[in-house]
Amino acid sequence: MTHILAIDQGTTSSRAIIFDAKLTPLASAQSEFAQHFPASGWVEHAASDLWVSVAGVARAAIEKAGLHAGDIAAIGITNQRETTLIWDRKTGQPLHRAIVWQDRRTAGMCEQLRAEGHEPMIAARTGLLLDPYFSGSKVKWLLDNIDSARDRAKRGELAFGTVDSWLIWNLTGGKVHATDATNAARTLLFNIATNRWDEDICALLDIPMALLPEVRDCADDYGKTRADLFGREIPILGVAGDQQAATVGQACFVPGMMKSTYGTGCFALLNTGGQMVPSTNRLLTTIAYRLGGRTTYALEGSIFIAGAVVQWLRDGLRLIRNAAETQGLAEAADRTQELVLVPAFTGLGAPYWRPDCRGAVFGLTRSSGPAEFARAALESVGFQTRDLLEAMRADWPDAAAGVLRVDGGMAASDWTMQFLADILGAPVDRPRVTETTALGAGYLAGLGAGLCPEPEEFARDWALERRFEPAMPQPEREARYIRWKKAVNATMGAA
Ligand SMILES: Nc1ncnc2c1ncn2[C@@H]1O[C@H](COP(=O)(O)OP(=O)(O)O)[C@@H](O)[C@H]1O
Ligand SMILES: O=P(O)(O)OC[C@H](O)CO
Repeated sequence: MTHILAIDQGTTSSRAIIFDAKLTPLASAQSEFAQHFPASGWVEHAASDLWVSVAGVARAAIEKAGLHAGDIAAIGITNQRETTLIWDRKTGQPLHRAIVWQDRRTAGMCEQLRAEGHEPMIAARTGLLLDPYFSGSKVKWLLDNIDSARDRAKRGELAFGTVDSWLIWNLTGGKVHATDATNAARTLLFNIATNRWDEDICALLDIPMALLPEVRDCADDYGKTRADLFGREIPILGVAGDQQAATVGQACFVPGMMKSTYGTGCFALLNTGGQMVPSTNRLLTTIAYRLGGRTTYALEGSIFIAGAVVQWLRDGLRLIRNAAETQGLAEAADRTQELVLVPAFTGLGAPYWRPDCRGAVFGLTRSSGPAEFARAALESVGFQTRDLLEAMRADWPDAAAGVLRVDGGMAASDWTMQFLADILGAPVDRPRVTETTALGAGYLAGLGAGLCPEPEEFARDWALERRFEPAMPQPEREARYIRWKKAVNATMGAA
């Protein structure tokens, strides 16, 4: 039993990776599932799709690695965060499709709670803001909109969970209803200072506490899988939300270390150690990981559109056939043009939190073409990261000197990573293993199984593939950033 199965349940696909005890990836499988958009701004996943795709890729990865369940010492789970499910404890049937983190249906509810003055109390306890992004308002919406759901919840007949809990429930055949501290920290219902569900917030949202899962450490006992699923029971020993798992996979264990993951969106987490740093710049205070009952906190900046802007060039504008083509286009762009693209397609996330904004392009000329659009799209990811870094530096001066560790699909873009280093004025480090989310989940499970070393030793094995050093002259860096800020202000003004 020397292998680990990492399950990464993401927004657009489910992945499973088999690692050996040294955390070398051996085999993987991936499966996409349907996105449901029942109304403007609404995003749902069928709960059964999430579970069935995970069970499928897990089996496929074990088989591809030429292994049997008996070879797997532990399972680690990492997942899209905040996405909300409620199911019947007796039948295991979901009451509704999962409401996805991107879903904006509860914007009005959040606005009303803010108008009633509840945000300071909620922010102080949860580290979050009153935004539809988080699970709390989604749970309330489900209880408000499904017949007799609240009464049934009060009677203890129903269970709420983020995706990790839903998968644990199904993997264990309904024996375990649990979540980990990082996922709990994204619900808006969890007090991150006391590490307990918050009775006052639950009462405010009229959410019966009987719905809530038990909160455990990131490396902990989450029960065993049903024997019939993989041919034998396998213990589940690691769980973390995907951005927190990436923080672990990037070995950001020391306060001041920071990672940024560039997938569909971009999520930057700065380790602040045992210190729960409140943000005065509209970042989130969250749990980076909880090990051995000890909580390590982080400041987080969440950007909703990063790699998705490249998808827009491909699918919306049809300027490219694949993401990698942006590199050649950006290199060929006319440097005298000053196109600025603000990709607020679904509003702006941190540090602006303006769900009402929509995208804008500034500086168009007659000769602006695909190359200039591609360059502006890639640059927008750098500028947005700079916004986050500025906010982090203001909230926590220890962040100033940092190197940024990057991962996610878009980190493959050399041009984007060089621009990122240029506009941040800080080095950007790309590791050899860029599947850091699954690596983090695999490590947590391996830690739980006693297969993997303590964090300090794991951190020593983190290997650099390439460092991008800032090369842009300081006056140009500042002039370009000022132009970006003006573009964002104009975009917000137009909303
Ligand atoms: N070479 C590249 N240049 C620019 N963007 C890229 C490149 N390769 C992938 N991407 C972008 O990265 C994203 C995919 O990253 P991934 O980590 O798989 O995302 P997710 O987990 O959110 O689905 C896509 O949005 C894609 O446009
Ligand atoms: O599934 P991803 O990689 O898009 O990540 C989603 C985040 O966890 C949302 O907070």
